[in-house]
Amino acid sequence: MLNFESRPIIALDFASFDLAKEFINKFPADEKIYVKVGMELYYQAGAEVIHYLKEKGYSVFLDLKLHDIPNTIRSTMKVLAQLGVDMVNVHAAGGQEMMRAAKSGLIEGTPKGGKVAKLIAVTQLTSTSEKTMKRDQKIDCSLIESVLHYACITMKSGLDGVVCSALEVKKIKAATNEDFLCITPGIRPTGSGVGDQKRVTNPGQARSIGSDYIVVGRPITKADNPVGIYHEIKQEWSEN
Ligand SMILES: O=c1ccn([C@@H]2O[C@H](COP(=O)(O)O)[C@@H](O)[C@H]2O)c(=O)[nH]1
Repeated sequence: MLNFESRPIIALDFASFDLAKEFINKFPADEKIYVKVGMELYYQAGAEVIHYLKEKGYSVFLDLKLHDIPNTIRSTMKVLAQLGVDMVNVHAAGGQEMMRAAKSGLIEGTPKGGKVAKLIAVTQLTSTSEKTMKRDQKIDCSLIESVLHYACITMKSGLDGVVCSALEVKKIKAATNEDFLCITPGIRPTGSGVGDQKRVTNPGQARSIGSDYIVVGRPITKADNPVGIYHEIKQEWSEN
């Protein structure tokens, strides 16, 4: 596994900066976790939350799932590049021109000497089933074909990888290459409720299938003992 990240990415899906801080402060100061900031927290707290997390030495995936016309995406990526996050994303459904614009905006906006963030694209959300994809998106192929199509155009556009379910990783790597990143949410420890997620695996399955990164939100953030659960998930994921 070329790009294996041993830390599960924790989805900080909180309604305020204070709630996110309260959660983070449960972790020991020397534990450098990998966190994901999504729309809920970013729209509430903005760049301040990113600076706070980076100052703590955390790795940060800014999950805004951009999807707009190429010109808007290029200029938005230029702005986001200045935040110094480790990973950002778009929707592959925005198309190849949009994804190329995202990449050039990201490169242009990255401060000189700085590291360009990894840029990935969402294929089909892990909350989407084949049935809902066909009904709501009017896509007339199987879900795996749609995911593979999005993965291939993402690679052609020069991005680093995709967001997908762990269930699709083997086929994506075969259709692209081993180095093409597969970031997989929809992770549920055995026995925990799936909620709105449809294409799920447990951390051990994601590891044996070949995911590079896993993203876990509610099973950790809503747990009575989040730090303990985080370590159980990390162990199942990284020591499998
Ligand atoms: O296809 C996708 C893309 C992004 N997500 C995000 O991951 C987390 C998952 O949270 P859970 O609480 O573990 O379900 C969440 O922030 C989503 O926005 C995804 O689930 N699926």
